[in-house]
Amino acid sequence: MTLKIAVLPGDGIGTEIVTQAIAVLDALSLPLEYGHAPVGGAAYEAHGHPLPESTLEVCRKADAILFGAVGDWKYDSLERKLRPEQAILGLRKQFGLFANFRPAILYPELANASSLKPEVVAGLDILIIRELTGDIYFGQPRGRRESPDGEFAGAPEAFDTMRYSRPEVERIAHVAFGAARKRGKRLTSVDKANVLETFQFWKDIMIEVSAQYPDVALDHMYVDNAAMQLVKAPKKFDVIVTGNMFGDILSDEAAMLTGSIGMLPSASLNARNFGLYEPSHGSAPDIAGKGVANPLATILSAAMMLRYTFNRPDAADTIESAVKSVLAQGLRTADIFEAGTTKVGTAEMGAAVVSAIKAGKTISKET
Ligand SMILES: NC(=O)c1ccc[n+]([C@@H]2O[C@H](COP(=O)([O-])OP(=O)(O)OC[C@H]3O[C@@H](n4cnc5c(N)ncnc54)[C@H](O)[C@@H]3O)[C@@H](O)[C@H]2O)c1
Ligand SMILES: CC(C)[C@H](C(=O)O)[C@@H](O)C(=O)O
Ligand SMILES: [Mg+2]
Repeated sequence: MTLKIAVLPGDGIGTEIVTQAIAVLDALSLPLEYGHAPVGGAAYEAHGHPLPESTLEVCRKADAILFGAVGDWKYDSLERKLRPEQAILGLRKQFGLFANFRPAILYPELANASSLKPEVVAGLDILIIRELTGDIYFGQPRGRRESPDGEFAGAPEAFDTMRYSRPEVERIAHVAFGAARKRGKRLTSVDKANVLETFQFWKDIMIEVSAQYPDVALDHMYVDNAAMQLVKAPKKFDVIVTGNMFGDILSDEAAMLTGSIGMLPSASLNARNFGLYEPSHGSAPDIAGKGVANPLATILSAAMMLRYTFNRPDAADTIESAVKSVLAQGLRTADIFEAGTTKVGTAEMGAAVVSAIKAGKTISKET
């Protein structure tokens, strides 16, 4: 059966890193078929919209989406609905991709690249599960108006709505408990129940759902404390489940523990395991076009695609082992470079992963 992948490179470093992920996928000799489409600023330039119907159609025909990144400062003055970031938000909403998996794993070779002391992060392997289609990101109403009351009545104001419905919290809770059950059986629900009604509701539902998972130990942490604990004692966490905005912030923080945001992959899944796979980072306009971006987060996202949507854990393992092997060889992009290692660019890093896959295949054929 052919596995159909919609390839949406997007903007900035998006094209550079997705090119490498495709080369890695191609090295696996699987029956893959690609449909390419512009997204974000690139789609705005080509079609006047960051997520045109033609791009959505390519995604609808696919089994999974491989996404690079979108955004550039030059689009900041566009009206919001035309800004590149609306494309990724639109894809998440349109395909119901409510469950976002962001694993933060420290490869032993990168212990010194982490912003924390090696002993604090050695062996780190945590999973952040971020609810992705609700919360203040999508709540209505939102906008600008004249302040209706209070001390500043009559003054211009802006507002967003933080909200979660019961089914939205229940379904992410089940995903998180299910994931924790397959790992260390510990789940930390991160909230702000001491201040926000939305997150007291979230916490109440987490406790309710936990009754169905007696083998998983649930605890709760306020998001401010979680941000602190992530840099104090990150290994105490196993699986974290949290809302859309807290998950956005905490996952960037967790990325640095692994050495670089260029190492953090992600999978965004809906109820039928259709997924969008993208690095957790953005389009990095500051380094775009220079050939220095780290492609490993995107390559590891492609591995997640094989594991989650295509049910090919063997192929995912092959990619992950190849990544470990290039790191063991001492190859580093600039973001994870340290003295004594070899600095390589985006294309060289991708090519090294491809070579490691091919070398691995040769070895397994010979043995
Ligand atoms: N899913 C997405 O498409 C996505 C995610 C985050 C940000 N963005 C967008 O990207 C643009 C830039 O945002 P930002 O600067 O806040 O975040 P960013 O993640 O693009 O960059 C933050 C910093 O990390 C570095 N970095 C990021 N990825 C890297 C990689 N693979 N290798 C080496 N270094 C890397 C960048 O050079 C930069 O210094 C904005 O328009 C933002 O909205 C898009
Ligand atoms: C670009 C932006 C909309 C996006 C988010 O906030 O979800 C990004 O930061 C991410 O983490 O995927
Ligand atoms: Mg983010």
